[in-house]
Amino acid sequence: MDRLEIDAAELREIDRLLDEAEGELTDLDSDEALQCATVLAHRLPARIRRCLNEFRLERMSGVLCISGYVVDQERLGATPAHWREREGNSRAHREELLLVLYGSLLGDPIGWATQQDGRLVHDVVPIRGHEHEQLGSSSESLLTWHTEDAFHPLRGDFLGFACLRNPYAAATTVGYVDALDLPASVREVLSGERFSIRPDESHLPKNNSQPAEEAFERVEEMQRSPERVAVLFGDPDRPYIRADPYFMGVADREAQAALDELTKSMDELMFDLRLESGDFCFLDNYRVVHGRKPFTPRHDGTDRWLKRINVASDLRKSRAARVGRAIR
Ligand SMILES: O=C(O)CCC(=O)C(=O)O
Ligand SMILES: [Fe+2]
Repeated sequence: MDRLEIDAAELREIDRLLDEAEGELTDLDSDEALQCATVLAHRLPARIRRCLNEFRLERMSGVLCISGYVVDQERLGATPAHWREREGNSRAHREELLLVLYGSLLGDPIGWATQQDGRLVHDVVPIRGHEHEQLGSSSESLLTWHTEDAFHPLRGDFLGFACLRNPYAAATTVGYVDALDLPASVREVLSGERFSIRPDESHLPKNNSQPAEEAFERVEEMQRSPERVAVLFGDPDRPYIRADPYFMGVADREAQAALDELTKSMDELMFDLRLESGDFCFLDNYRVVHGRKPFTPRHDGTDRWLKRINVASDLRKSRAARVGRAIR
């Protein structure tokens, strides 16, 4: 993985930019805010811009952690018990902004009409009752490795996390597709359209407050009859990955054996990433998979708290499926 440690002068530059941006970008869910963010991002410190650009161009490992930002814990107050628990702007609006600014250098941040009520920036916090789900809000069970929103053809190219706090050092897990050493015959099977990936539960009406009906119907359709897709795709010598074994089906026994082999190999490769307060971590959603190890939530306002965004490299692909920046 790659790490960029911001220095004191860069931190001052970022703080000044955020002071200004806070006034301009009051509602991050508006289209205007995103137009503005793209331009403001050009004023981030040069070293950070160069680094994110290299990351975007796949000249880095596929995991980039920008650390050194200082989170004002007092301003934040208690970790919310649920992502829904929020009136107006988040108390971490400044960190949301910075996440969007960084993300804007990789592409265009997008949201889902069917996830967290269509918000652009998500909260990842442990939610009571979700302990054993396969959701970002789970805690006590392993969140198995996956490509983010693997079921969707318009899933983000990059995924970004801003860690506000992680007092018990819960571990995100990450694995590189480049590090897989699978026999050619297995790779070939994985490259065929012999797999299906069902939507994860974060896109279901029960995990949203105001179901945007048409959008949920589309997700339901993907649930009922998922299309057949390949797990490995792109350059056969250095393929991209699209997988979420927990939610996958297969066309035949050979495909099952290949998927089992991939799962086993990736399980062995996964490594821990214990995000710390002030870490802004970007994952290449085509080249790495991620998950999270179990942890014990406290539910007392001091729990781990991440902000999350999805970033698309090419908005044109989602034109027919978008209203503003939300894919429906
Ligand atoms: O909590 C984490 O470290 C990762 C959870 C996750 O997979 C996600 O939010 O997409
Ligand atoms: Fe995820």
